[in-house]
Amino acid sequence: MDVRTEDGNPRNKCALQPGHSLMDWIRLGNSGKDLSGVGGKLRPVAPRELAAHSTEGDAWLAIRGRVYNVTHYLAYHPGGTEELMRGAGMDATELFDKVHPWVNYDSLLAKCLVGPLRVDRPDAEELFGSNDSTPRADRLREPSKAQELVRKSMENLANCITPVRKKITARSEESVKSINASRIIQSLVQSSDLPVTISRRAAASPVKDPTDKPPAPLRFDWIQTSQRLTLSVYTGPLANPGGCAQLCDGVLSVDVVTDGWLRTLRLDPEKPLVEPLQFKVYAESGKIEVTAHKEEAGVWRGCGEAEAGAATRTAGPRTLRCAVSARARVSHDTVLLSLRPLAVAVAVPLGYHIRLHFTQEDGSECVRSYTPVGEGWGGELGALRLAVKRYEAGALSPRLAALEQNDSITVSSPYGNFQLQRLKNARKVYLVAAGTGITPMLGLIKFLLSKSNPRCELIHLLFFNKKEEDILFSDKFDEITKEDDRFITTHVLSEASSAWKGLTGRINSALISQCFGKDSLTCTESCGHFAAVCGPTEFTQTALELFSHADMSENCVHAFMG
Ligand code: HEM
Repeated sequence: MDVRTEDGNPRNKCALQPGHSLMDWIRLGNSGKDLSGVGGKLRPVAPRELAAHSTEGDAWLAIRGRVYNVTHYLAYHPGGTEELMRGAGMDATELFDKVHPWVNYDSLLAKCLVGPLRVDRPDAEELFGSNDSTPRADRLREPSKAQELVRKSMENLANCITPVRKKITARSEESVKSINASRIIQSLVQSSDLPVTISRRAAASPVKDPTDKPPAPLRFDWIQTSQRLTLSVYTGPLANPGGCAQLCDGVLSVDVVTDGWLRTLRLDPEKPLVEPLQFKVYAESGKIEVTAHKEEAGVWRGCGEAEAGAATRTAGPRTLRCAVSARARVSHDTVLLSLRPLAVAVAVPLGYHIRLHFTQEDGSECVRSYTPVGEGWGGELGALRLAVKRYEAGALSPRLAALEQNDSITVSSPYGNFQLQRLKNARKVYLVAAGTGITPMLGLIKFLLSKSNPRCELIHLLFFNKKEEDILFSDKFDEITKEDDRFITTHVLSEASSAWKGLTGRINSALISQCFGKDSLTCTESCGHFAAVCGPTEFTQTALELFSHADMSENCVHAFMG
């Protein structure tokens, strides 16, 4: 469906009244007017109190655990009052994420913050929540026409980013691209930590439609030792599942998400189980192993009573608290943080990212995306391991990089649109990354070179950085190159020292041809090619265009948004 209007606007933005532009809103925020209505004194808000503020004259909503008074913002909201009111009086995170996850609400509404939303520990449904039948869920489940349009236009945006196959000649295509880019930048006003990169990630992730046919309830079996019980849950080859497990009132609950569908398995165990839990995914087979400890050692006759629920569609990602369990240096400006969710075991699908939420001194919330690096790159097993680069002027990264063991932080459940199935026939893999854009590649490299995946013949990583000391995980790459001759790394530096003997410069077609071979990228029906790109937006776009000029098929290329 083409959602472009006659003026070429593919989106559903409302005409704002004069004096209600973004600049006017920023001006109002700086005028000293009390936009929060609580005099800037933050206080926790109970859901019931939030629900009482649901009229145009008094509208509050919550996003990612923060309650904002949006009464004054209504007239400035580019999507219109009516749309914004759909989120009034409730936790509007899901709705917000469905429409425009790239919008930097935390900056825009910084002066409207009332306080944290008072919630209990998230349960499994909150983490990977399914739709229920409450009126609130109905509001979320049935997107308005406007939301449908926005969703479609976000797909356009994702298409703009991912497959820049042909030379863009049609005017309309050009306008879609420029409109979206300028919107993204506009909506990121006041954001300083890698803004465009992150908005790209956010914009591209949650728009994928779940497949229409619900998958069958989860199949599982179990094994035991005298100390532990392990459930093996099967999702199918390359299903790329994510999920979490937790013990609630003695019941072991396993939530599994694949392709936008949530399936839950609940086990009332024969005898009590205790934490810690482990949640391990085998990417090739799609098998998940959830391990819990027996409270009392011994051999059980059975595992207990299990119930596998029917599949429901997933709601938007939620948040959970994690504690820093380890930190290690990766380079002069990057640390590897291992984060352990409290009382829950979590797995992030390959190629997906999570968001870190950090409350700033003024009470506003800063959100940044990171792709966990997966196993084999350092950090603590079973934890979410994030390579955090410190940007001196960044709003969040200096504080993240300074986190110490046992500090806690809020993390979202995963976002992403990477389909592991795309690697099914991949024999020759070309990875192009810049800086911290290496992180989504790491999981792919391990997966492609794993023993369970004999198909891959070649992985060539072309890794762009400024200086030699900026290259992340370079020792690990050296190790892999020594162990496995299918893996080649070529480093390219833009600010190399005189001692550097490798390639220099920025991404360009000569470098791509020199490294990957002049004609080797041309795709045929059975080429077995796969290319992935990750880096700042311009870098990603250039790489995609170069692949396109080299006649790579769009089906063989994936851009990680960030
Ligand atoms: C939660 C309920 C909300 C709904 C249903 C909603 C809906 C919409 C819609 C339909 C649009 C038009 C999209 C387009 O075509 O550009 C829009 C745009 C926009 N909304 Fe919201 N909105 C919500 C909350 C918010 C909040 C809390 C903010 C925070 C500041 C916000 C900021 C914006 C901005 C900046 C745009 C322009 C986006 C762009 O140009 O990329 N919205 N919204």
